[in-house]
Amino acid sequence: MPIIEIEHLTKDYGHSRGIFDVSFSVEAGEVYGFLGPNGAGKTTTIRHIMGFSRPQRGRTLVHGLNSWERASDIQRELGYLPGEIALPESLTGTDFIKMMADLRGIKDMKHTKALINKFELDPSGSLKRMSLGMKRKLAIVTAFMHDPAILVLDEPTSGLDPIMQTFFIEFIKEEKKRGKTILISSHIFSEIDATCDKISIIKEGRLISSFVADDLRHNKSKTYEIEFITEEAFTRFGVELMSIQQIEVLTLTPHKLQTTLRINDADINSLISLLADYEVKFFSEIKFTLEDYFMKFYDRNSNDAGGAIPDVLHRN
Ligand SMILES: Nc1ncnc2c1ncn2[C@@H]1O[C@H](COP(=O)(O)OP(=O)(O)OP(=O)(O)O)[C@@H](O)[C@H]1O
Repeated sequence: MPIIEIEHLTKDYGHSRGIFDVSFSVEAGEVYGFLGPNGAGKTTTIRHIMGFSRPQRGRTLVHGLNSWERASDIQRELGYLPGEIALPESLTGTDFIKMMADLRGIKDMKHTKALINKFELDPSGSLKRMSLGMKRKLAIVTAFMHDPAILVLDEPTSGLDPIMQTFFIEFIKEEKKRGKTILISSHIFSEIDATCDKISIIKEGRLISSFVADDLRHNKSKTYEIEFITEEAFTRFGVELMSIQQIEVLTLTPHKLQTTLRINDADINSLISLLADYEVKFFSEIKFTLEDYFMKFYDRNSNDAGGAIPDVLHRN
């Protein structure tokens, strides 16, 4: 049974804002990336998972429990890192940690102290004067302090400096190894790419793609760029290509003597033997990244809704 299930979740705020018929599920031990730009609907979806918001249609389940009906059980069990952190400014960080420990019934503070050290947090100061990064670290500590099996992290690295962002990615990998189930919302490709097993992309409140991250990383067809030394070689190659069905020509740029091609891994030897008869300046793979894939959906000039790489798609 999936640990987190989102089924046809809809919350219509009017004027096309909100989320519409969103469905995906997170299995035990998975790190699941929820990727979308500002205003796409990530926080709205997460607030429903946490039971803070009542769906207009559809439902969310955590461990089979309906989030809205069992909100307090879910909020007690999960580790939750909100996208926007509102902390009581009259307290110090230490007071806040103590308050959260009391709320969660934590007696042994060993794990909390280890997290404070890990994230190099000095919680002694007043929350009013803490920087955004310090507040984010404090929120991370309180999300993980009860060592929850399930974590829901909304834009977890926003406000952290690049070194801390990298550190956080390593921390998530360690938590995954410890068997945690983690949902991360983000608009940062690198952190989703570095941590997630599965990814859903949300655009304007609608899920537009859900896929296994490795299918994108190890796509069976690859794109190569080749530059020839002479015009004669470039032209002859262009003509010869027309008779080879396995190779898809993406671009031919005569003034640069360059071409880009897409070919299945299984057919790569035929391309290499073909090139042996030509004087080539360079031959290199153009890596297809999560960002490239994502941008296909967001390129306003493109009618191609990501369809060029059909074999990476696995809709839920
Ligand atoms: N309570 C609300 N009332 C009206 N509109 C809302 C409300 N909450 C969210 N929205 C709208 O719903 C859409 C989705 O917002 P949401 O905060 O879920 O996006 P997001 O993907 O989390 O973006 P961000 O990365 O900026 O946090 C936005 O257009 C937002 O303005």
